[in-house]
Amino acid sequence: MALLPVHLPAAELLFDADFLSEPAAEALLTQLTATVPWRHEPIRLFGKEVLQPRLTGWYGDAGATYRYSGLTLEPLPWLPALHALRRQVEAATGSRFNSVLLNLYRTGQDSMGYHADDEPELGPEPVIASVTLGATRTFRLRPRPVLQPVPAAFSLALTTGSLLLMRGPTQRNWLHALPKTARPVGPRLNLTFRLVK
Ligand SMILES: O=C(O)CCC(=O)C(=O)O
Ligand SMILES: [Fe+2]
Repeated sequence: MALLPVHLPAAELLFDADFLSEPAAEALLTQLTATVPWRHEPIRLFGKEVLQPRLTGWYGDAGATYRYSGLTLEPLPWLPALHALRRQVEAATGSRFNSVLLNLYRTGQDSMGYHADDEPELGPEPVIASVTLGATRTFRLRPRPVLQPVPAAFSLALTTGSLLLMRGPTQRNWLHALPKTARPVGPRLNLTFRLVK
């Protein structure tokens, strides 16, 4: 299959459910879970330090430093498997990336709150390519109040081996999140490729 447009107003969203085969996704999940030096970062939330409800890793070209929520992330040099995946994502999307953020959601209780990937170093129309390995989780998009009439919120099941591409005005007009789930789910590893300028 290929990347197909997902129709969402004032956004540019594309999805490929079969970017990686299930065995390829499973093998990569096993390998990365074991080899990435996972970090459990504190984050400032309403003036209080708490631990993020997930584990993270940051890889990229030297100098692709990234700041978010008061954290400064210096990238680790590309693992061969991540470098190969980056090239595959670049070929599928026609975009260039110099870094990748890895999020490991250990259980259904790990999550990510509503945010936009709109840090200044990503430029005015960030291109974000998101690869999912492991458990299926629901990805939610909520319109920013700038849109009139306000469109409905939108959900997408991100399955193993899938590729989601967000580009154009998506980050300007929408927020996205990965909510907790009460369903018993296994680990999910998500990789978001970015171009840090
Ligand atoms: O885990 C996901 O699918 C979302 C990750 C995300 O939004 C991010 O890393 O900025
Ligand atoms: Fe994000």
